[in-house]
Amino acid sequence: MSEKEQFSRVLAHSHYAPNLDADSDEEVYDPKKEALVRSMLVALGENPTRDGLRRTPLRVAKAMDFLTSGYQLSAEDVIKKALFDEDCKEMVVVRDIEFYSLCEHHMLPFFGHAHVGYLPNGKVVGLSKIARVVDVFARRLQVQERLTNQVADALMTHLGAHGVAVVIEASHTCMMMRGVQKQRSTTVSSAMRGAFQDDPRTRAEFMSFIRSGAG
Ligand SMILES: Nc1nc2c(ncn2[C@@H]2O[C@H](COP(=O)(O)OP(=O)(O)OP(=O)(O)O)[C@@H](O)[C@H]2O)c(=O)[nH]1
Ligand SMILES: [Zn+2]
Repeated sequence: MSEKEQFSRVLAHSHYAPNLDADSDEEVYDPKKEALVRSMLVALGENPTRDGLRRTPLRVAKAMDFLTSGYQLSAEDVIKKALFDEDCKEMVVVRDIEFYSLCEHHMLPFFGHAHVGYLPNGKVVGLSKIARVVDVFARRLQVQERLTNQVADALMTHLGAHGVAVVIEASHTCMMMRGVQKQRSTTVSSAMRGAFQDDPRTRAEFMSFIRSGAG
């Protein structure tokens, strides 16, 4: 394989792929998406050939690919990479996992924190994988409630846990920058599975951890 082919392969997995066609001086990343962005700029009354906007279609295409990269990933693959046998039965909570997502109604960002707890059943998962699972589902077009449920269901299914709890607190820029224009409202959603759904004390313990910390 030539050096150029090898380099292309590496860059195919990156979001910063330059055009390797030596005959063209204009970098092209994804012609279809770039054409759509260019049309949008024209429809907005802008001039896509002016200096500041010349590379904007390419930048937007790359940004949108990154912000929706969760479609290419599977929570199962993420979790299975770091599942360890461990005789631990006590609650594990990862709090304040920051995330950025896009609301599917306006394609505007919503962002905030996810708090995730689970009750192990002979297996624990690598802690970073819990945050990665949040990103797998956040980097898609979403509604907050579905994001919350998807994280809970994926962990419940692939961890074989006694229970999973997910609470997400988020600000929606579609409610802040436009529309109703409420800057300070936040939305809280939750998904309780297994023992967290069945046992009010388990749920209360989780809620106390995410409210005040364990220490
Ligand atoms: N349940 C839920 N609603 C959301 C989420 N993100 C955005 N929305 C809402 O989706 C709704 C879409 O309502 P529409 O009336 O079709 O759209 P709109 O005219 O832009 O609504 P306004 O935002 O009220 O101006 C709005 O009420 C948004 O606040 C989310 O994650 N969950
Ligand atoms: Zn919205």
